[in-house]
Amino acid sequence: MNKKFYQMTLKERLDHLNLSADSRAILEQTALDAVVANNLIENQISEFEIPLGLAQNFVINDKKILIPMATEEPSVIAAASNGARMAQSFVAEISQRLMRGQIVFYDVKNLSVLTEKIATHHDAIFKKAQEAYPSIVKRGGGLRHIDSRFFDSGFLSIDFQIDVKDAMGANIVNAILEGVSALFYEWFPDEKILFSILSNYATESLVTVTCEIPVERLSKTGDGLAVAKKIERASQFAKLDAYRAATHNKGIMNGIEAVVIATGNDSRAVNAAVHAYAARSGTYQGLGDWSVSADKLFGTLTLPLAVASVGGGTKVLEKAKVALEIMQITDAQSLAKTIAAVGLAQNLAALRALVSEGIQKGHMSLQARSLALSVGASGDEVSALTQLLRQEKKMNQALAASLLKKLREKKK
Ligand SMILES: CC(C)(COP(=O)([O-])OP(=O)([O-])OC[C@H]1O[C@@H](n2cnc3c(N)ncnc32)[C@H](O)[C@@H]1OP(=O)([O-])[O-])[C@@H](O)C(=O)NCCC(=O)NCCSC(=O)C[C@@](C)(O)CC(=O)[O-]
Ligand SMILES: NC(=O)C1=CN([C@@H]2O[C@H](COP(=O)(O)OP(=O)(O)OC[C@H]3O[C@@H](n4cnc5c(N)ncnc54)[C@H](OP(=O)(O)O)[C@@H]3O)[C@@H](O)[C@H]2O)C=CC1
Repeated sequence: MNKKFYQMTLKERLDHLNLSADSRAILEQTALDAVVANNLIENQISEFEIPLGLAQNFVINDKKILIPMATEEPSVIAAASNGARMAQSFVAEISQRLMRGQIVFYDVKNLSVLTEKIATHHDAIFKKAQEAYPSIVKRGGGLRHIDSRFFDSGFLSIDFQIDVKDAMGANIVNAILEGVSALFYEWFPDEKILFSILSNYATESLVTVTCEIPVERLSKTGDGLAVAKKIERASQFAKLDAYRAATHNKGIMNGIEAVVIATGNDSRAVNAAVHAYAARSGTYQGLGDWSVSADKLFGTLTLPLAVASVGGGTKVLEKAKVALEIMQITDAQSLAKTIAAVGLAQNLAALRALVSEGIQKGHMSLQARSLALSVGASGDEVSALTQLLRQEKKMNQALAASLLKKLREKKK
């Protein structure tokens, strides 16, 4: 009988693909422990590398910190470092860190019986939650609050707020919810549960980061106040127009996602939370606020960051462990504060560039290196072609390819 793809060994999977020898050799270049790679995901055939860099100049809550960022995009790490250089220091705060889970009933028959029983039997629910995941209680976490929200069309969401300590908490929350669901099935045999699942909209895990910047730091040509005022206007416009808001937030996520990935955290979860938060008013808006007062630019960014220093990929991927070691971070809250500061720095650098010289100058000058690589430059050719591209007013692949051709002809 033919094996299914997931039943094959790595070698069998590669044989099955029938690739050219060169392509196969590319897939065979790996660094992760083979057992880790094969067990972390399904149908594994190789690894996917992206560069890891270090953002410089960050001081968060009076502590200097080097920040690992994994990204394929040129200029992101330079921009984060540039934002941190201009801001010089950030203050970051978290008032609570809870994860929310939902048990959702549908076609509810008797709303008042359901909600009253739940409201008056919290002790039994808390006990069940504790039994479902005793180790998180031993760590000082566990269920904290229970609420309910009724929706038209007969849906009822029972919301559980759970302290998951330093984990992201998806598995912890889901295990607790499934334990409590069993109790609800006993209590409400005539009602129907649709599902029990963590919510990624982590509104009880908000981080706020602020910075204040003397305007002269924003410009090398003495027009810092004008630049600051334009940054303020740009942040106002990002609240008004979803087309701009998406790009504004993409700029913030350039930094956030890079640290999330470098630390083995779940980038899909963070993205979902941040974009849901950006739409919390009912309209999708740009995150963060910039305002000018006297000769200072004030920045603030609040966003949900349910990131972890344990669990998921954080302790399985060796480089994720080293990333936390470089930052000297051992707890989830410090990581969330750091990531929020990167988001604010990234936003500052992007907005400053946009409202002054434009994004292309800085971004494309760094993008030139990846353009050179994309047309096949190798070895010394990369820096030679990058230099040539930077002398051009506009650069694109066709130009890069023709410059590389000339470079090679000259060498002959
Ligand atoms: C690109 C820069 C930093 C150049 O900036 P610059 O002012 O031309 O360069 P500089 O030589 O004055 O350097 C300023 C600082 O940037 C850093 N820096 C400078 N160069 C490097 C480098 N090679 N490698 C590492 N770090 C670098 C470094 O920290 C340096 O300070 P120093 O340490 O020298 O005192 C600036 O133009 C910038 O911040 N631009 C923003 C770029 C950006 O946001 N890129 C993301 C991609 S674009 C995007 O995806 C989103 C966007 C922009 O559309 C979002 C939005 O619209 O809001
Ligand atoms: N919607 C979503 O976002 C979903 C995400 N996921 C995935 O779930 C994973 C995250 O789940 P999560 O529950 O966080 O991770 P884990 O299932 O890995 O659980 C974390 C474990 O870490 C241990 N731990 C050690 N130290 C601590 C500490 N200080 N604080 C808390 N826990 C500690 C705990 O084990 P113990 O106490 O038992 O020793 C805990 O069970 C990610 O891979 C994510 O991608 C899964 C489903 C849905």
